[in-house]
Amino acid sequence: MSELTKKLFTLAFIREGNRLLLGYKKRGFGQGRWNAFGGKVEAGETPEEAAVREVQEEAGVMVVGGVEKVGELLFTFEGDPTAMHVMVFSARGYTGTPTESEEMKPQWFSVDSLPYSLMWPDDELWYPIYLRGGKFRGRFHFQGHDKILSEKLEEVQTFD
Ligand SMILES: Nc1[nH]c(=O)nc2c1ncn2[C@H]1C[C@H](O)[C@@H](COP(=O)(O)OP(=O)(O)OP(=O)(O)O)O1
Repeated sequence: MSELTKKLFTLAFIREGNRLLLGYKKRGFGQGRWNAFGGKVEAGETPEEAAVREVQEEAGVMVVGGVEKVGELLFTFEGDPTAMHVMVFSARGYTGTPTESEEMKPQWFSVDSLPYSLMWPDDELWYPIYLRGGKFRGRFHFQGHDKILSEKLEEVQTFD
């Protein structure tokens, strides 16, 4: 077995009743796809702090009341020794108006009509768990960025 290096990332949701705020990724990893907000956890930051910072930087809104962890995902890519370890959070509240940033263009979507065909292919597998209030743990192995070669997904009660 070759060694995997794991890099820590966040992904955070802003949800208001039946609508979910997603952002169109204008550049970088996942460019051209709709996604929640997030990025690398910087040195000296907790994943929760990084999630709050990324929401502010990318969507222009402030998280109020902190974030709740809802999922943990591991993404690996054929031929790449670096795995993305993504902590998924949901904001308890927010203030401000979503505003386009250099990196993302935010837009509200009804949870019943999310643009899955324009999102990462794993999203339609685990979003439904989040949307009904569940927590999850999953791993997805990709060929390129479009094809899932193997997957494992489970609903969990806690993360410890
Ligand atoms: N398969 C996948 N499904 C998904 O829903 N989100 C994914 C994903 N693979 C990666 N992501 C998310 C995790 C993270 O929020 C984002 C990647 O982070 P970025 O590269 O945008 O990080 P940064 O914003 O720190 O980058 P820079 O600001 O360009 O340094 O994409």
